[in-house]
Amino acid sequence: KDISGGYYGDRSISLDEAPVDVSSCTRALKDLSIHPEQSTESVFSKVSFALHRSGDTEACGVAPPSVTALQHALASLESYDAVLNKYQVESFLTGFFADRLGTGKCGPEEGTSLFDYCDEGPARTVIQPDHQKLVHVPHGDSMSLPCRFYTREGRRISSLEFLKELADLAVQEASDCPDETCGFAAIELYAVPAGRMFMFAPSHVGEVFELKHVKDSIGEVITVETLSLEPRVFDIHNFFTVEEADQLLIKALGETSETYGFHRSTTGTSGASVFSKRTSENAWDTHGVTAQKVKRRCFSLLGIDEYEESMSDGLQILRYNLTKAYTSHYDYLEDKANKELYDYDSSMKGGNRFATILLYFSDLPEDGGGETVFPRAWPVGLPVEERVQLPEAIKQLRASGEADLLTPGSWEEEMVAQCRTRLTVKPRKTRAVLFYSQYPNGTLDTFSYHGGCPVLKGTKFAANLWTWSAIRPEFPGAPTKREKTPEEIEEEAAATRQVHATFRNSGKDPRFDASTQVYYEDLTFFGNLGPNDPPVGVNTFKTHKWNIKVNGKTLKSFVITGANEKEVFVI
Ligand SMILES: O=C(O)CCC(=O)C(=O)O
Ligand SMILES: [Fe+2]
Repeated sequence: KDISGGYYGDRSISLDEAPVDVSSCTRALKDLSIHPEQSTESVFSKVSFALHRSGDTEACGVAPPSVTALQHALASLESYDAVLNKYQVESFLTGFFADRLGTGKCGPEEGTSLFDYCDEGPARTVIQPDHQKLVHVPHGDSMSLPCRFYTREGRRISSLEFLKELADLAVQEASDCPDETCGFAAIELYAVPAGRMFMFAPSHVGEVFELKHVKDSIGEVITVETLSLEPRVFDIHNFFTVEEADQLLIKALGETSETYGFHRSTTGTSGASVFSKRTSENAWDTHGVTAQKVKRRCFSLLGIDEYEESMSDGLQILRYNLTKAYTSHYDYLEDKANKELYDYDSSMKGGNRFATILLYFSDLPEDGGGETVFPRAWPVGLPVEERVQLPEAIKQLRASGEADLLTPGSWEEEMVAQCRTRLTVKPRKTRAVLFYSQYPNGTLDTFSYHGGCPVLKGTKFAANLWTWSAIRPEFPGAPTKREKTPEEIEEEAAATRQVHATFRNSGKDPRFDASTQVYYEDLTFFGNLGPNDPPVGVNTFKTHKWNIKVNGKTLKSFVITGANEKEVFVI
């Protein structure tokens, strides 16, 4: 009997009734709540799997319900009698779906299978930090790399128990359904090839994703609302608090180091340089308590279940004073002279920035500018005949007098005209926005072109987190175009080598009295450093910043240079 009612095509269910020896997989069956004697009672006898390729709104294949098929697949695993870890679960699911869907479903092209989709081959597979942990799947005479599987909201299927929960939920939803049409219980899963990143797959503007699973959220459920499909831009609701905004801002404003404090922004890859069309300033917050919390939340939101310091830039705090702006650009980097060691080709096995999360820290007046503009897209819902072209927009702007503080004919003036006619996101304190710079297959998305509009009233504060699709440059394990030379390996090791730092009070400077204390960054107390206290020793890393405080006020800061394995700082 075809209980799918033909909805999933003419594939009828043929339950393989051959007895299955399940003695090797009792634990897995337990996690799925399948009792071998009463398998027809299992929720998996009612629920099908609809599999999507990453980023696709339509399923590429449907596996109809079959407990026997599940049992067969589990029994063929090499006897695991413990709880499967997430890599084992993914290996199992890849084999299970490839087998259930067969050739012609969910492959990268016609006549291929899910195996060919999940394993793109050595030339196209990004080596991620956990690559060694992947559990290869038997595939004919050879082995394939597994996909990772996600819910529509980006929660990774990391245990069989979670799969069971999803099955229960799907059956519940189907039975709650008021009429016949919506009928069949299905688990929608999104398969992501080994080495690639999960991305939300919206089908229409306004579509909302509820992210109940995001770790360390602010109490309310985080929701992701689709603002535009091309480029893919999303509002993130309930992402951060006023308090977090203030903490980040106060820390950035109080930062005195040249590297981390506010300074004129630069652009480019190596030896970044000042750029006449990025007039704003920025500060960096890599290890602050709030910055770490927010960065981790960003990863969780993006579907990355294990935080990875090497896969994002620090949190970059942005300040745009009056008239300041950042001309439209891509957040991904181009190795224009093709002279770098790092492999920026994210469509193959290299890496690049793939997602940007922008946090807005200020409310700007209605005509105060400072929007984030996506000049290749028009406002959503605006009828084609109402689109205003640039020359007309400039005329209107000049007539309004609202950009009189900008030089006529300047790039800033032209940008304001663009900002008033193209797709924009308006700054608002606690607003957060996500957009992607890559497609799910790693190719670059040129629609992601965007900029920070000139500020016409007040000051705009914001922050961004650029997240990479692979380990970013200068971190160990980053994808490179060729083998590294021994000198390069040494340089890289030095950049991340642990440094033993000692702080000592010479007693010569009377300001450093008995209340002197050593802090890591601003908030982490390490030890007392009065004239009579013993030296404070710590293990730390290059670029880490240590503060010497007296009565809570920072009187001196030391940044670890990494030049030597041991560094001594005397006050
Ligand atoms: O300030 C903005 O709205 C955009 C900033 C931006 O594009 C960036 O920092 O990459
Ligand atoms: Fe940007």
